[in-house]
Amino acid sequence: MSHSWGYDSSDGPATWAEHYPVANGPRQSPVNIIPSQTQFDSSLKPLKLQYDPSTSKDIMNNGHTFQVNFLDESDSAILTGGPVTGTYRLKQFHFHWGESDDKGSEHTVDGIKYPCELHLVHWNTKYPNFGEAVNKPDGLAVVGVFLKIGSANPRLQKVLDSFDSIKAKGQQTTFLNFDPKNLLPASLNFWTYEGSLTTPPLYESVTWIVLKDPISVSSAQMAKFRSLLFSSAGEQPRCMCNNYRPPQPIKGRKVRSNFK
Ligand SMILES: NS(=O)(=O)c1c(F)c(F)c(S(=O)(=O)CCO)c(N[C@H]2CCc3ccccc32)c1F
Ligand SMILES: [Zn+2]
Repeated sequence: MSHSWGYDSSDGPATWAEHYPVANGPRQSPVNIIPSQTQFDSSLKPLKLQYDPSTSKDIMNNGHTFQVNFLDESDSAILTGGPVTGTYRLKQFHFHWGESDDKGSEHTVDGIKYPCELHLVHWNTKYPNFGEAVNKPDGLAVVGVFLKIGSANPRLQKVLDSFDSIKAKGQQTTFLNFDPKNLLPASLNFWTYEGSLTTPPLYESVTWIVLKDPISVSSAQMAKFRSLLFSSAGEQPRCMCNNYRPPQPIKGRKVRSNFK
């Protein structure tokens, strides 16, 4: 039975090392990206994301964030190129956000926090399934996209419209024909480094691919994210927000970029 964890002072990131000692490991995520200290790597290939929208399945509140799950029995939503070799399949995407617009992202850039960060979680098809890949050093590739306060983003609307059906922990609803490519910025310029899951079990199995350019979200749309609950129906309602881990020590790792 895995130990319960959260984002409060009693069960949040500062306590995770008690049950997940890898929390103090050599390749933990997220990190603060300092562009002046990143290294342009001309050998990095362009990032290729090919998502068949018919593979989206459902959207659920898992008590930590909400996630959109994808069918991953075939190569219909895949990541290739960039820093990875081989083919990685999209498993799910989820977000992290703050209680106010001045914080919420997990990665930071020159110490700047964005109000929200999207993560698209992919697993390496050299392994038979996600469960086998999740704890291997080359098991996962997660694409991170920053959200910046600006004009309302119409491409988030279908996600936001589902929130009334997944308000509480454990609730889920069908979520068909959603193309996650619509949540990406025009440019796929990225930073990449070797890291970990940012939630328990914190496995050091993630090749992080953090896009440089943010997508927009309005303050009103961010308020809707905060209408979700960490708590189950019938429990004392607890606002789902501040579900982000702060940056972890870089411990000598190089962050590379595919752009100058
Ligand atoms: N920021 S992140 O990309 O490291 C990351 C999360 F932040 C996060 F919250 C989740 S989760 O599934 O919503 C809850 C904890 O597993 C996952 N989910 C992954 C990790 C474990 C697991 C097991 C089954 C399905 C998805 C996942 C995740 F990869
Ligand atoms: Zn995440």
